[in-house]
Amino acid sequence: MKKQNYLKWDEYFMGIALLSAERSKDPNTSVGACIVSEDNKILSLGYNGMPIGCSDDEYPWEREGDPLDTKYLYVCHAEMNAILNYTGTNMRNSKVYVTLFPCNECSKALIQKGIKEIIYMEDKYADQDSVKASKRMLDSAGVKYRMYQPIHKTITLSL
Ligand SMILES: Nc1nc(=O)n([C@H]2C[C@H](O)[C@@H](COP(=O)(O)O)O2)cc1CO
Ligand SMILES: [Zn+2]
Repeated sequence: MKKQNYLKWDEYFMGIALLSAERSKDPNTSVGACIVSEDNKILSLGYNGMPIGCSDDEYPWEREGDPLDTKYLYVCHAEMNAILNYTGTNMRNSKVYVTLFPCNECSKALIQKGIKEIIYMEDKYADQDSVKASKRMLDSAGVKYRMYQPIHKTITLSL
């Protein structure tokens, strides 16, 4: 009989999004994204980080203060990086597994790329306008979104 405790598709792709988030240098919120085709092939990965050439050590990671001295004007979101990291030509009808609900700017890009479903782990900024605007656009565009159902499985990786 086959092994029973294998990873289901949702667990596999969310697990990869979580592992990708481990690359983030953001001290407050690490985000990972995994874009998957209709037939369950991984198309691209991303995590939140500073643009290429903008040193993680020189740019700010602050959340408050003069906007120019906070991370927000500089950091690339995980979803945007996953889209930009894609080297193929067609992500229509794909899905994205993301550890945090996409903001309005990332949702615009996801919609324009033809992504049809968002599976998210956390929605901690649901009360912010960026997330409300995001959901409005996703609803209009017919993009489905659903929260990942955690199964509280722990995987230990020895690296
Ligand atoms: N969906 C998202 N994807 C992301 O990659 N981010 C990034 C931007 C920041 O680096 C961090 C949020 O920082 P904080 O406000 O929780 O300290 O997560 C944020 C969101 C929220 O919409
Ligand atoms: Zn975003």
